[in-house]
Amino acid sequence: MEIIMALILVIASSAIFILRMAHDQYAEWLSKFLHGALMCISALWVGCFYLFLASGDSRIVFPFAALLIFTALISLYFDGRVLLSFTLPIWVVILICNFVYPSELTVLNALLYVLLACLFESGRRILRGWFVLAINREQENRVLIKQLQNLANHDPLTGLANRRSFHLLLAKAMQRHEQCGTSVSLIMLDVDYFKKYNDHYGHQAGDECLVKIAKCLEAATRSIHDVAARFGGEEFIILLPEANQQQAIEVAKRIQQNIQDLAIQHAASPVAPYVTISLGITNLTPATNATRFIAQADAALYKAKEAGRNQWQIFSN
Ligand SMILES: Nc1nc2c(ncn2[C@@H]2O[C@H](COP(=O)(O)OP(=O)(O)OP(=O)(O)O)[C@@H](O)[C@H]2O)c(=O)[nH]1
Repeated sequence: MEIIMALILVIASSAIFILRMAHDQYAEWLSKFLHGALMCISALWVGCFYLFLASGDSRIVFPFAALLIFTALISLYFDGRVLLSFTLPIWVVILICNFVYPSELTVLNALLYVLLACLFESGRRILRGWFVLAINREQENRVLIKQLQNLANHDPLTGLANRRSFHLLLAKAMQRHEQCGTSVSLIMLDVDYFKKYNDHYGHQAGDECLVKIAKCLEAATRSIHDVAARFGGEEFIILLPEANQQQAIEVAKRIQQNIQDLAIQHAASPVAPYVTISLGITNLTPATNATRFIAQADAALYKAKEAGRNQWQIFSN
């Protein structure tokens, strides 16, 4: 009996050790090894029961087997075949025990055997169902959280960052500026005579135009820290957290060039026969808060509009 128990311990601990150390948890050899190990352990338990029976105390076999089987149900429920490879030899021993060593309890034991088998399988299915449900819910929740985060931070039409997300990123950039003294620039831009564009080509065409402009803005920003956001209707803002004034001017020029290359027809514009934009550029100076910083970019944009649109201007006091 001691030798059998020692063997059970050795096989069980080596199985756990190999499972933990294996590189590929889903390798086919691992599954075969697990089946083999479980069969061996199960056969050793059968040997134990034989020794109990041989010692003349057959009453201990049934409750002991039931205990083992329910333990297996809890730990091996995830795979029907694995569970069966461990429990089948034990079931067979109980059956033999009931019919080879008949007692006055034989019929009752046989009934209990059937009941136990039914409970066993339904328990396994319930556990597995809960497990699958929990995993599915977890995956659904992850997808939902991603969608919610996306909705909370992005503009649904253009896919750019929305105003809320822009403010959060601006606060972070300003904090970094305070701590490390890095340059921060803003470019605010507005589509020239966009109302006339909508009136002339329709709202749907207006939407398409905004989407194209948004793509141009994304293409014009190069650093991964730069953020192009939709600030309002046809107003966009670009946060350049590591750009000085000269670098911001270069980005503004690239944006203008990209939009010019698009050559979106704008027959109703008094400025040009295609869609143009006006841009305001500003650089963060010490003791400027976020509201004032944005207002400076807006003032520069206003200056560009006043100067005849289709151009960029730098904020000056
Ligand atoms: N198609 C479309 N139009 C929008 C959207 N959001 C705002 N607009 C339109 O953008 C236009 C903005 O008009 P204004 O503020 O007068 O600006 P503007 O006509 O561009 O004039 P300036 O900025 O002075 O050159 C309005 O007609 C809005 O209806 C949108 O999501 N889609």
